Amino acid sequence: MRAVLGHDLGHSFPGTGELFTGLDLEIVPGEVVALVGPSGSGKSTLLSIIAGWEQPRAGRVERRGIVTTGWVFQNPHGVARRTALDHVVLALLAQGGRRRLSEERARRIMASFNLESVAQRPFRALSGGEAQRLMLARAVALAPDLLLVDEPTAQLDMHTAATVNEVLAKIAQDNSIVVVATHDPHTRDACSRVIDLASYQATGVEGALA
Ligand SMILES: Nc1ncnc2c1ncn2[C@@H]1O[C@H](COP(=O)(O)OP(=O)(O)OP(=O)(O)O)[C@@H](O)[C@H]1O
Repeated sequence: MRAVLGHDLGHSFPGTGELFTGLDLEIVPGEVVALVGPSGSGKSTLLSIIAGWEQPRAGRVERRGIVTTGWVFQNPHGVARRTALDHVVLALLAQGGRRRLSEERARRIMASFNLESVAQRPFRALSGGEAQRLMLARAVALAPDLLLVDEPTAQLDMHTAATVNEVLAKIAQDNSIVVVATHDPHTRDACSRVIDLASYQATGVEGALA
């Protein structure tokens, strides 16, 4: 069974003190897990630890059955002149799909992210919300074993962010493990489970005396 397991994780950088400590995780495919906590609490750091890019200072991570990892960052990156559709089709072609079937599948995926009407538009002409939904649609097309999404609405106004949050549940896939770092309460609500880093902050002297 594919899973990410974290055992007694803790991390700090020089000068930060303990970001989190004693964190046990068990994340399996099929859910969209929100990683929340105040700014600077270590959400992006924990994504990197889950990905294996960063070694935790304490504890260990087990990545069972994970070969491919996909990322969606807060700033959507695409090829300016390529159409939105191409971005998804190319992801499917890269996995060995045939042109016509890949295009059909890409259109289906894009429809579920409310991107039908912009399929033929070049990436540079997409709005911020459309571009971010396209990044999510492409990530779904790539179907990585582990999909990490970092602050998908951070650069968007509230209305545009809402169009991204509306489709977030669609990134849950049968075989992918999905983790979304966010401080947007609406993004958090759109996820199926929440891990709050505030619950894993080390108890300082003030905390112990409170
Ligand atoms: N490579 C690094 N070296 C030193 N300090 C770092 C490094 N990476 C992150 N930090 C610090 O660790 C803390 C946690 O950073 P991180 O980006 O994980 O927090 P976050 O919860 O994702 O924050 P935000 O919500 O503001 O994006 C911050 O104080 C940050 O400055």
